[in-house]
Amino acid sequence: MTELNKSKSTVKNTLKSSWLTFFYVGIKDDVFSEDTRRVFIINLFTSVGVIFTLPLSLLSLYQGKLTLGLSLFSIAVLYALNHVYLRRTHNHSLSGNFVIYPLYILMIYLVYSGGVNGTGHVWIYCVPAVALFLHGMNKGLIELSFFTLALIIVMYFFGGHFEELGYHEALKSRIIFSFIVVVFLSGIYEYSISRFNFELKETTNKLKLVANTDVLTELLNRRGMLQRLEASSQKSFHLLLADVDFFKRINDEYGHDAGDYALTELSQIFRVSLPENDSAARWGGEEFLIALCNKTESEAFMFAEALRQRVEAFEFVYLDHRFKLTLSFGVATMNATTTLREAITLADNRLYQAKRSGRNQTRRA
Ligand SMILES: Nc1nc2c(ncn2[C@@H]2O[C@H](COP(=O)(O)OP(=O)(O)OP(=O)(O)O)[C@@H](O)[C@H]2O)c(=O)[nH]1
Repeated sequence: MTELNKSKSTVKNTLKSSWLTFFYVGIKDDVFSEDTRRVFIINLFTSVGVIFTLPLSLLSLYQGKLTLGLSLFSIAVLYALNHVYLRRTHNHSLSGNFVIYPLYILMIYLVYSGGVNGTGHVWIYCVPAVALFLHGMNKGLIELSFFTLALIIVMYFFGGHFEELGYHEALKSRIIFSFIVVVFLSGIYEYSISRFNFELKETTNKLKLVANTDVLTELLNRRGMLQRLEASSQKSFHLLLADVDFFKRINDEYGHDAGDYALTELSQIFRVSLPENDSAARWGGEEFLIALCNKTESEAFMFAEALRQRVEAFEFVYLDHRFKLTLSFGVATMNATTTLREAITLADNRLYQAKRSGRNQTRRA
């Protein structure tokens, strides 16, 4: 890439990132979530609102239309403040109210006053989409019903300019009907989008679950465990790496299905033995990783020993086969000085030592 192309692409990237930072008010994670989408749309709407209302307010003030000018100016200021508020708090529900309620009032005022040369009513068609997006189907439709009622009252009882400007009598009813059509279409659109988003979220959650779960034991798999540990807010936890001793013999003597059954039973023993908030994963074939937090190093060791003895005492019964199993454990601690990867390697080394020293035992530092 030439120097010119490089600097062009840097400028383009900088512009794009400042544009996104502005509209996402600095939110960088999870930009596809419904909440972040709302923040984005509110901000976009308020920015466009300022761009339109500020010049129009200045024009109206210049033309001596004091009330209209001041109303538009207040909206522009409110929208600008809304951006600052949203940037500081990311609170889109309150911020959304700052957008929609002034918008209702402004639209009713425009229809009531006629706006510039009786054109005020042409702006009302932006209301349904914004109301439904910000407040959802139910609340949005209720508010739009009240808004339509207010429109009817204002046009039929206070909209004197319709007659003064010589509009045809049919215009009022056409405005109401066309507004209702836009509400209807926006409602269908909002419904299908939220339905689609719901399905997408459900499918994504299912896929995440499948991707992070072991099919046989239904414990976390290696990927799921690593993700959980990496995302954990805990600064320190103890890792217990367990491997079934001579597992090959179970497969060879009783068949692969008996081996599968043994792995499932073992997982169940882990599940019921684990304290709440701690996790167990199937780390590989007959290898399991348990992560314990809120325990001292010797408590973690004792937990591994207790689990080992529990498995040793357990009788596995599959069809007419009865057999026993033992586990070897390697224990290591992840903390400020030892990273997760290092702790896993240490646990693995200690598990290897446990195997070399005769199996059915727990090794720690
Ligand atoms: N039934 C069944 N067997 C599995 C599964 N995953 C791995 N294995 C078996 O686990 C056995 C592991 O054997 P080895 O690695 O030799 O270890 P081991 O027999 O447990 O001996 P040590 O670990 O040295 O005590 C292999 O026979 C694999 O086929 C599984 O999902 N189901």
